[in-house]
Amino acid sequence: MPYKQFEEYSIQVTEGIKDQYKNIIEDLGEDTTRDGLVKTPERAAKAMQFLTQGYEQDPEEILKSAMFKEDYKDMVIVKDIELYSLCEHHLLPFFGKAHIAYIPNGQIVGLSKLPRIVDVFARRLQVQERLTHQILDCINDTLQPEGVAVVIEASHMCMMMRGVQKQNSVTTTSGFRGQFEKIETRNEFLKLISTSLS
Ligand SMILES: Nc1nc2c(ncn2[C@@H]2O[C@H](COP(=O)(O)OP(=O)(O)OP(=O)(O)O)[C@@H](O)[C@H]2O)c(=O)[nH]1
Ligand SMILES: [Zn+2]
Repeated sequence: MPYKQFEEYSIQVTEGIKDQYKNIIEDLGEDTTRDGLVKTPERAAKAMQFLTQGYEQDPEEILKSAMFKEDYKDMVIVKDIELYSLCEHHLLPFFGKAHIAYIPNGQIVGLSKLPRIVDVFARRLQVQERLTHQILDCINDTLQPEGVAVVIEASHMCMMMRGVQKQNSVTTTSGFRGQFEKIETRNEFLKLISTSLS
């Protein structure tokens, strides 16, 4: 969609979400005409659009925009990539860290592109398992490396603020392709992400 058309569409969507937030806030027993709440439906609509902007972005294009021929055949790890997503069951945040590794097969990728694709997939309605596999498959299909590994550790607000109300539980999900399916390569990666050099 051309940018101008996308901008107009996005404003229309904001208006629609805004009207619905106004109803929700009123159904919760609040007064949407009081000072602090007058602009809240619009703010909340824009915040929700920001948090789900990943639907409009193409993660493969992001990786392809910075792939370089390089004869480096060892493991590349970017760890502790902070992520914020929304659980698709309750629309509450889950947040934590992603750790990504790959072994190049003639091509490396610009390092910043890995956190960028984490954001593209995280800024959608998600479950942690699918988020992990989408990042993994995107790198595997686009870069076609010798191997790729993704680990995500996250805390879910829907388990902290409500429901089972467990403040300290952390969920870990992982996915491995290619060389990382071999136990020694996988263990080297897991050891490197669990140790700090400083
Ligand atoms: N597997 C998985 N489950 C998730 C994720 N985020 C939230 N959930 C879970 O989704 C489930 C939805 O279960 P339901 O029983 O339909 O919802 P609920 O009654 O609100 O469940 P409680 O949270 O146990 O009160 C809950 O167990 C949540 O903990 C996620 O990323 N992955
Ligand atoms: Zn949830």
